Amino acid sequence: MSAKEAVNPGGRVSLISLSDVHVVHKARTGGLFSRDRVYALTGADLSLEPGETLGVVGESGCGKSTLAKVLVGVQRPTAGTVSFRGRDLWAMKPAERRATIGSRTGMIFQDPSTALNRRLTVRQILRDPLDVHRRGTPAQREERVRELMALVGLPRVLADGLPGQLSGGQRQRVAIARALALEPDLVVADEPTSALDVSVRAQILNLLLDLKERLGLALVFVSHDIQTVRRMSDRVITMYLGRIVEESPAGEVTDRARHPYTRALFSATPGLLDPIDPIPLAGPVPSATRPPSGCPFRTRCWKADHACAAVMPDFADAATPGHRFRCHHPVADGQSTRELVAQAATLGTADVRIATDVPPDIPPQMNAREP
Ligand SMILES: Nc1ncnc2c1ncn2[C@@H]1O[C@H](COP(=O)(O)OP(=O)(O)OP(=O)(O)O)[C@@H](O)[C@H]1O
Repeated sequence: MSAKEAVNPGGRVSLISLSDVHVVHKARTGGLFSRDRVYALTGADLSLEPGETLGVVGESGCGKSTLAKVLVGVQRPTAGTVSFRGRDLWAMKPAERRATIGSRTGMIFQDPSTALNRRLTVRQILRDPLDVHRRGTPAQREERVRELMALVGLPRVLADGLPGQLSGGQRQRVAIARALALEPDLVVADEPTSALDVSVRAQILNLLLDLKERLGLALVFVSHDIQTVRRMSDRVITMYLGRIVEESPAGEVTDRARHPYTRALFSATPGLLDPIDPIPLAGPVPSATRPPSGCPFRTRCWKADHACAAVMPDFADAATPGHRFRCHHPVADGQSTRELVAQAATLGTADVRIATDVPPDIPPQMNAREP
């Protein structure tokens, strides 16, 4: 996608768009950097429209948090372009970038106990971004703190409390209020409920949905939990080993997904109305320091063959507009997950059917910027 394509098909400029974005880290072993590279994000193309909720699913280490950090401008890509309202974020002067991304985006992290400064009161935590960005007079900032507390349902008496004196749910409400302090266009929530008690998770999710509607926010919602993501989102992307492998309207991400990995993820979701066995994935789990050639999922995929080892497929369109996937052998439209469980159990691991001497087509050449 070129910078021009930061304009969406409706002719409006996307809120944020990524074009062939890569993030490569130096690998660390026991706290020390090694010569290896970690391919955390590879060739990400994505755009987000104002007011839209985008869900991001995938298992641990697939690059969800890296993508989230790229979207809020705290992670500089090793290569590729990030455009905010059509302007290349990393071509801006640092002060302009900070002003743009720092005030137009907010981020909510997984664990509010570590994300909030334990020595500051709720009032100080919420005032901090207003002070840094010099928003209004001191009296207006105090008023804004009161507004923010009301917005997220925190009683005023907690203003002088420290994070350690609050419950987990209250702490996450403070983190949400802080993310909203500067009236951002985009909020990225990275596993915002996974550190919370089950009893308060639904309250926080409902609060996020409510705030998104009331404030017209774009929301990026990152989670392992495909069912929750489906409920929260308009559109969902599935990531595997640093790659976006499927993008679909939220209603199609479960049993209408076309990528075998998305279906495997769905089959492993606990609490389905009609429980199924998970699709068995018996092959080796590849490492982000040595991604396999071709499709990164091919070592565990029951459908993979030599074509999958040779080349990463381009995106293909599914029947529903906005649904696309990268797979040489997609799941047939309408095929049930139950059928796939049986198919995978019969075919076994793809690894034994693929020659292992195919040369890798990644790592990509990351000459643009060293990590
Ligand atoms: N600063 C870093 N230095 C080195 N490697 C990193 C760094 N940050 C992330 N990684 C690696 O990049 C890959 C992607 O990490 P990321 O945190 O984005 O995954 P994730 O999908 O969010 O995982 P989780 O669900 O466990 O949070 C992983 O292999 C991770 O170990």
